[in-house]
Amino acid sequence: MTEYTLNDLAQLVASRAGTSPDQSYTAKLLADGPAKAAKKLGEEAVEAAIAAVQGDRAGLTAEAADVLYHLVVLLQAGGVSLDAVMAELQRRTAQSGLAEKAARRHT
Ligand SMILES: N=c1c2ncn([C@@H]3O[C@H](COP(=O)(O)OP(=O)(O)OP(=O)(O)O)[C@@H](O)[C@H]3O)c2ncn1[C@@H]1O[C@H](COP(=O)(O)O)[C@@H](O)[C@H]1O
Repeated sequence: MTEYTLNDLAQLVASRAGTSPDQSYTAKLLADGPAKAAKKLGEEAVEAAIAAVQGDRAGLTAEAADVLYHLVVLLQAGGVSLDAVMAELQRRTAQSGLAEKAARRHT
């Protein structure tokens, strides 16, 4: 199992903020503002979905990596920490997804 984590990626992305867009794709995305990163995330998500439906495992692996990278960039652009997202996911472990969905339907 790889030792590389999303936290490592988030730190790398954060380290690129404010650096030269000529030297770094991440810096360029961040300099372009959240709308560009959001557009890229949407595109990569669609490509990942298509690869999954086609049974293209190599494609899904590559597109999923693009999705995670662009999501981490969007979090950086939006001022939300990966830790906050993980805390939200941890909070959700207290309830099953089906139970949460059912509770929402009755409110
Ligand atoms: N993980 C990634 C990563 N995944 C995908 N990408 C880039 O995301 C882009 C994917 O978009 P497309 O396939 O649509 O390519 P494109 O047509 O060139 O994109 P656009 O011109 O539309 O922006 C490509 O340019 C990829 O290189 C990434 N760029 C950077 N990283 C990580 O960030 C680190 C720092 O990179 P720099 O910021 O460039 O120094 C790298 O060492 C990697 O670890």
